[in-house]
Amino acid sequence: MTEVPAGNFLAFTRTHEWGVAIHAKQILPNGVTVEVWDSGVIVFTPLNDTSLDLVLSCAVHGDETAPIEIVDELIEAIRTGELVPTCRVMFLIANPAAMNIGERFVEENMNRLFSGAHSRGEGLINRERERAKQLEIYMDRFFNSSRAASEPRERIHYDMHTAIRDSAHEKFAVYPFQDGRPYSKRQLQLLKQMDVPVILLNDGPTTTFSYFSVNRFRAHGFTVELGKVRPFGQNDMTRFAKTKNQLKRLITQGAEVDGSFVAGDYHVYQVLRSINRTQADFSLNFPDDVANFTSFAKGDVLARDGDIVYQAEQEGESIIFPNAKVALGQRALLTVTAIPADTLNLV
Ligand SMILES: O=C(O)CCC(=O)N[C@@H](CCC(=O)O)C(=O)O
Ligand SMILES: [Zn+2]
Repeated sequence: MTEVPAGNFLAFTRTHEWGVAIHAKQILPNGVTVEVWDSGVIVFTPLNDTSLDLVLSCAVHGDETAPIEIVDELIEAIRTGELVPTCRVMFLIANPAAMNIGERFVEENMNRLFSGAHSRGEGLINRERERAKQLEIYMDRFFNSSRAASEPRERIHYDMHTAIRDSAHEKFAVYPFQDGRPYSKRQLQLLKQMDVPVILLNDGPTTTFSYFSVNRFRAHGFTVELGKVRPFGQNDMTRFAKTKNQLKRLITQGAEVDGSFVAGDYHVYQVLRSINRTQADFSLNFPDDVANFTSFAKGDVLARDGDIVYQAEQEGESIIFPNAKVALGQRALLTVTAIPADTLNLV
């Protein structure tokens, strides 16, 4: 077993941008075990832990820097003993090569490569696919380690992102498709404590990282959008104070919720339509500065895909994640509608 690399873990990760063959282990003076399984993959195991297994991932998209800064701070705070985890926690810095060039991805959008999508499509091999496959292996190793498998444990995965556009709700979470299983009040409360009281319910299986956690491991997995894409150094980190405090609390105290669930505390949206780009000639019918969650009137033209014209089908239909530059066949736009939280199937 090699030594855990000294110095800042994010810097080590950036130096080995497509991964490194390593299995390093170290025990901190406070008894916490640190293991490095790869560049960007670090696992902390306390001596005595709560029954929580927590995964915090960032940089699935390399230019979404605020979550990377948060993860960097948390990792170093644990390594110096400033934060003492009481749960098993794995941090993943998913796409360091894209981070190094300040781009969403190098060759292919990594957040469309999970649940085995990395290995589908004849002849399609690239390093993002290889990395996504490796990340799946690390998730499996983490959630199915002998310790994790020995007792019932709560699994939480926050895959942290930032959005390309401004947003009427600065922070929001995508609750992946649950295939008929109920949504969790406790998880909504934990998200709200993290300053994320806005939830977008996805309506079907996807190839995102968070859906992979939900579907493969029955984890409480979420894509968590924390504001807007900005280069390193340009994030106003004061806007993430509540989010960081809650993550620190999760790490040091476990998944405690304050008080009881109040449906009116949440803004919930459900997906109406996922509009894919199928033609080179694809355009959005609104400017780049139109924010996520902007609503349209019934009949407004939202997008054109070759000869197909997409119009708002309902009054107040709102747009999320519009991106006309996605690869052919991929999602270029979601439309959503608000629903009351107390209409959800909640446990
Ligand atoms: O702002 C945008 O257009 C994209 C922000 C982003 O990366 N969002 C994720 C959402 C994943 C999900 O639906 O769970 C993505 O598009 O991969
Ligand atoms: Zn993203």
